[in-house]
Amino acid sequence: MSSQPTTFATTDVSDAHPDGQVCDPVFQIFGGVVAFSGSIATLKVFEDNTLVKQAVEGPGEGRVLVVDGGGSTRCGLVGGNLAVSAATNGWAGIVVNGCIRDADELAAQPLGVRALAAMPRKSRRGLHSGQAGIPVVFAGAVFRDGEWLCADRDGIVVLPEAPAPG
Ligand SMILES: O=C([O-])CC(=O)C(=O)O
Repeated sequence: MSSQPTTFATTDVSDAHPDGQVCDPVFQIFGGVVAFSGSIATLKVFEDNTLVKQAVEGPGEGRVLVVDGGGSTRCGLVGGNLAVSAATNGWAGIVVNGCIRDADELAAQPLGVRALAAMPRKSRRGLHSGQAGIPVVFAGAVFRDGEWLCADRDGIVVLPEAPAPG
């Protein structure tokens, strides 16, 4: 990636956009990048990370992959290999309503990651159970494909579109 992404403070974004969505503070910070933002790409899955793998192996174009894993804490939907793919393919970050694994490997990647927790058990593959691009609802927010998300140490804010620079 040649251009440096603009960084935003979620507090400033929230102050400037009082109608914006602010996620409930249920996420832990993983990944080697704490503050990230980008256009949202959604996935809805349940204990099967086939679609997550497929998404991160495609072009990220600075987007944030928002994975509604149904809040399951029984397995990790994103691990070290998927994090490497996501970072390599230009994803800015991944937000998981569920768990990750390989936390140390995620911390070594230039990628933002939020998830409910870390969990060693792997997920399944190939159940053909997920959906891409549909609105997903968790942490008190609705995440829609093409809307905009920013995250930092304070939390996660979602707006219909990226704020004007400056
Ligand atoms: O492959 C998986 O299912 C998740 C994982 O452990 C990785 O990404 O390395």
